[in-house]
Order: sequence, then structure tokens, then C-alpha cells
Amino acid sequence: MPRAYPRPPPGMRGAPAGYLVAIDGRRTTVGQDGAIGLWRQGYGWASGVRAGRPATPVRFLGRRSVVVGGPVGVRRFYDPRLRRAGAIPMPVGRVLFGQGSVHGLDDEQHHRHKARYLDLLTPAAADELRSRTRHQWEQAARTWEPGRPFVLFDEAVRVLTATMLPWAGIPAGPDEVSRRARQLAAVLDGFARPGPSYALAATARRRLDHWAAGLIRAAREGGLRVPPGSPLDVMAQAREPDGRLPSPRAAGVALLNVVRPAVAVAWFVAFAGVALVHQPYWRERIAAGDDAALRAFAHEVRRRYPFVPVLAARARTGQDVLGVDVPAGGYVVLDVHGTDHDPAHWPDPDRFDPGRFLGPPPEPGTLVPQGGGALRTGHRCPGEDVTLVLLEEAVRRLALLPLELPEQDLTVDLARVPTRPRSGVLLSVAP
Ligand code: HEM
Repeated sequence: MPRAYPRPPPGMRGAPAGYLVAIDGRRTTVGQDGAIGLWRQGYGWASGVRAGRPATPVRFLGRRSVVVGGPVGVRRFYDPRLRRAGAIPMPVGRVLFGQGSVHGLDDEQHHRHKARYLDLLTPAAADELRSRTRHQWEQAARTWEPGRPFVLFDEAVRVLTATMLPWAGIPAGPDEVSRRARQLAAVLDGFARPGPSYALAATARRRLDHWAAGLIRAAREGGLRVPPGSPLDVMAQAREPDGRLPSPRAAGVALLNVVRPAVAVAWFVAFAGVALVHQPYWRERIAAGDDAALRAFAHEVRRRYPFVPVLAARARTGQDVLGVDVPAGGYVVLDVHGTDHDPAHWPDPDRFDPGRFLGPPPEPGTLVPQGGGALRTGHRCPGEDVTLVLLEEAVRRLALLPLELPEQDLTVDLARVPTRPRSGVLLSVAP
């Protein structure tokens, strides 16, 4: 049986990730629009509204809507009576995914675009990314001097960018990797936070779009030698059904949607670093080469730690959603974080316990950190295997080192989306 480490190590300021989280006192007031509740409360909003029910009526962005969750809610969320067009508020979608991205498409157009991602993110691609990212972590680990703390989140952003760009067929020296890493992280950090972070995210998105459009143009015009079959090649050459090439800007958005989400794995890596130090039993198993333990650890990181709070779709026509009457255009909001922490399926849900994943696979619709439903025809994330690979290789490398958590602020603010331990996770290799 895995040993539990229910108490944070002494001498640590703030609440260590994995034990306690700081939720400020803000609460949704009666009659308040759900979007405001989501913005103010972040990860706690949807499960607070739902209170364990599969569906609860809310007003969302001024419309009669519903919040759903749990396996029944997940199944209903991926029902074709809902659409994605117009489901993501424009200021959020444009900055995070880019204009016209696959996330907001429906039906045949969606399936056609989705197929490009599925054709790229194959098991062979995951293998290739595993060896590339392993190499990058080896390089990074060489710079970690004993006793000198490094910021794990920053390392992860750089390693992941350095892994993804060459794999995607994008030429990038060290300076280019650093610049694009900063921009990709800025987009992910600020897309949902009104204020200076959003301004930084919007600026980074403009620069990335401009850069990616230039890469597409160069690939099409032959100014760049592009490896055949690489994401850059595939996105540059993909045509519309009438034979037209999409604009370089649109193709660039599609290309960035292969690279940008992989950098999001840095948020999981940061949480994983803390969990590794707190869980010597699992660290030792992983360091000893136990691959089942490594995979279970990565799954538990995706389940336990917050990344996506909710997903949204819209009713194509007026319809009943699990007993709630939703008019045409009303929102159906999926409680992702609450579903991953549903005590009916995950006993003691806030406890970090990779042992949950050593048995049979979870029931469909109970683990949805990257969405659920059908991969090819629905919007489920096509990057789950790649996410696991990238996360596993980070954890494997870290597990081999005698790591310590120097004094720092590891508070996790659940009102902030996306969130992570405030310090970015300072680690140091024991001298
Ligand atoms: C931290 C890691 C990741 C998280 C939390 C994550 C999460 C998600 C979620 C929640 C969705 C939407 C599901 C839905 O709308 O039903 C999604 C879609 C998507 N993800 Fe990921 N993802 C991650 C990593 C990746 C990676 C590594 C890739 C590619 C290399 C990727 C590519 C995509 C694409 C292209 C879509 C759009 C799918 C569609 O609309 O049909 N993601 N992801």
C-alpha cells in the first residue's frame, strides 16, 4: 500500500500544493451571472453551483444556461445537439486558441480539421517526442548545480518549447526558443485574466500569429526546408475542400495549436515537482524504473491539479438538458475540475494518490482534464498521449535527483485560471 504524507513538511510558508489551497472568501451572490462567478471564483465556481447534481440551471453570459458534471453530465455535454461555434467568448478564444481554431468548429468542418491533428499526434509521434523531451531534460539537469535553486516552471516552459519546435519542423536556435517560450507561456498565463496579464497575452498572441504566418508562407514558397510530414509541412499544405489554401494566418493558428498546448504541460510539471518531493514512496518507485508507477503518477497529476476549470458549448435549438430547459443559444457548461474531484468516483478527492490508477482504467466520463467523449468526431483533446509522455519524462528525470523544496510560497490560488504554486516551484538538488 502506498504510504500517505498528509502533512506538509515543516518550515514551509503558505499552503503546499497537494494539501491545502487558498480559496479567498469571494462567493457567488444570488442572481449574479455565472460568468462573473467563474471569473471571481475560478475552479470552485462550477462545483459550488452544481453541489453534486448532474445539472443545475444558471444564467451564463446573460442567457438561460446549465452547468453539468459527472459522467452523466459529460455524456450530455458531448451530445451533437450542442454546438461549439460561438461557445468560447471571443476575447478568450482569440488569445488562447487563435482566430478560427478547430476548437470552435462543428460537424464536417470540425472533423476535417480534427483529422489533421489526429494524423500528426500518432503513437509514433509520442515515441519521438519522448526521446526528444528526455534529451532536453537531460540538458537542463546538467545546469542544476547542487544547492542552487532553480524555478521548475520556467525550466519546464523552456524544455517543452525546445522539444516541440524542432519536432514541429520549425527551425529555432536557443534565442528563438527562449523568445517563443516566453510568448507561449504568456498566452497561457493571461488569456483568462483581465488586466496586465491579458494585455501581455494578447500581445504575445499577435506576435506568435505573425511569426507562424511567416513560417507557413516560407514553407509554401520553398524559402524554408521543411521536413515532409512535420506539423509545419502538414498545416502549410492542407487545403480547403474547394482546393484553396487557407490564409497563412489561419494555417499558422492551426500550427500553433500543436505547439502551444504542449507548453501548457509546464503547469502540470510544476505541480508534479511538489508532489514528487512530498511523496518519497512514489519518487523511489519511479526512480527505480517502475513505469506503471510513473504513468499512474502522471494521471494523478492531471486529475488532482487544476488546469481547465470548465468547458462550454451552446444549445443548437431549445432543449431539455438533464431536466433543465435550455433555450437555443443557451450555454451548457461542463464542470471539468469538479468532475475530476467528484467524491462519488474519486474517494477523498483532494488526496494525491497515484494508486488510484494502478487498477482498472477509470469509468468513461470520470476523468476529463482534457475533455471527454469521442476523439475523432468530438472535441476531446488529441494531445492526451503526448501530454502523458511529456509529463512522464519530466517526472522521471526529477525523480532521479535528491530534490529539496527551499522555503517559498507554494500557495495555489484556486480563483486564478490557470493556477500553479505561486513561487513557480523552487527546487534544489541536495548538495
Ligand atoms: C496540459 C496539457 C493539456 C490540457 C490540459 C489540454 C486540455 C484540452 C481540453 C480541455 C480540450 C478541449 C476538449 C473539449 O472541448 O471537449 C483540448 C482540446 C485540444 N487540445 Fe489539448 N490539452 C493539453 C495538451 C495538448 C497537447 C499536448 C496537444 C497537442 C500536441 C493538444 C491539442 C489540442 C487540440 C488541437 C484541441 C482541439 C480539439 C478539438 O477541438 O477537437 N492539447 N485540450
